[in-house]
Amino acid sequence: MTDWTDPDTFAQALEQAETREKGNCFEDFEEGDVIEHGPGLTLTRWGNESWMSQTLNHDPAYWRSDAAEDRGFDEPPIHPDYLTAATLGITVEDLSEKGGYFLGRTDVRFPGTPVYAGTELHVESEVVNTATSSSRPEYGIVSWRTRGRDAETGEVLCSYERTNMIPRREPVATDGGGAAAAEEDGDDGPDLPEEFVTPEGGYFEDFAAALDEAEERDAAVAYRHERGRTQDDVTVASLPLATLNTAKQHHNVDVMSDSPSGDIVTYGDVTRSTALGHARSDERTWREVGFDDEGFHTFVAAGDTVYAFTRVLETEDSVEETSTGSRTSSENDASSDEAGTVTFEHIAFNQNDEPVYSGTRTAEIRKRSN
Ligand SMILES: C/C(=C\C(=O)O)C(=O)SCCNC(=O)CCNC(=O)[C@H](O)C(C)(C)COP(=O)(O)OP(=O)(O)OC[C@H]1O[C@@H](n2cnc3c(N)ncnc32)[C@H](O)[C@@H]1OP(=O)(O)O
Repeated sequence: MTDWTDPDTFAQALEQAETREKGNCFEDFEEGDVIEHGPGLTLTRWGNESWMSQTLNHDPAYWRSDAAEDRGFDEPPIHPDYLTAATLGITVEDLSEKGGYFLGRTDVRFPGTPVYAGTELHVESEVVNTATSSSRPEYGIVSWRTRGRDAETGEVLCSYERTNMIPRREPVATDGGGAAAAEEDGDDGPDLPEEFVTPEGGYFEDFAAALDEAEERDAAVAYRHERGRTQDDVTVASLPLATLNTAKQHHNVDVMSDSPSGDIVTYGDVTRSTALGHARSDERTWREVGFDDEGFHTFVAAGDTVYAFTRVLETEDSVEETSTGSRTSSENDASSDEAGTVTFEHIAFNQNDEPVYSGTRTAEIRKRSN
């Protein structure tokens, strides 16, 4: 009788066996398709606290009842970062487990927040675009609109549009993208303002004053944050798995040793939350509003350190400073008179000063005067 565990026999058996594959290829996605994701998870204090602590996000309103109440929450809520990461994690099995690169995301919004622990998450995605990659014939580029809902009420809690490179079953002929890329390379050197202004503090008024100071000059409000977080087993593998993210990029060293990174890489949402944690440690965040134009520029692997750089783009005060105290009617109105709205660009970078993530963030920042 054949012993199937004899190493030579087993090697032969593996060669003959078909692999029960996971995930979908580019050809499986068609514009308009709606995918209901089977997995779901309950948003717990544990999940939230693991994510937020490991990414250095220490806003007390998400940790302590008194601070939460002071911010207008019933209790410490689920943080929008963890909500976003959990919403995306659940989609990976259907959308990108085949080995796509997470290229970017935009229009990240939280219409149903605050969300409290115990909420069960149900996620669906719609294919909004499929495109050929001119530079990588073995991949296609797919965008999805994803919505994370409260499974009980159907209310949308988190919504965004995300773009990945997805492996094709059959490579296509392309122009290689090289000529266009080479043409764009006309190098006039970096075009940066002469002066960088750093806000004096982390309140809304500090950001507004710094922008005022920069306005009449060749200056930007831009600064780096001191903290860095070196990627380890927890950030690279544990955090994505805790969101049900099954991308092999994060937990299968065997497969990834044969990939461009040569190793498992950090979940994009961990990189992003870490950079945002550094930025938030230098501001008085009131609420998160949304994120746009997020991009992941290069891989982050175990041993890499994630730092952050911030540029302040805009501030908007929804309350007239004159005697009436009346509110203006902009879409950027803060949810409370105690805060004003600030738009930032955050850039995460590694120990070699290479950008790894960038995105714009709109957040309400507490006012000093209240
Ligand atoms: C959850 C998850 C995985 C998952 O989901 O399961 C993860 O967390 S995984 C970790 C986080 N992730 C990364 O670690 C990726 C880091 N990154 C890179 O390593 C490089 O970026 C690259 C190797 C992927 C590409 O490198 P690159 O080839 O030099 O990059 P580019 O030439 O800029 O882009 C190539 C083509 O993508 C088009 N393109 C780019 N961005 C967008 C966008 N936002 N929307 C629409 N199209 C876009 C571009 O237009 C070009 O199109 P063409 O092929 O047609 O020219």
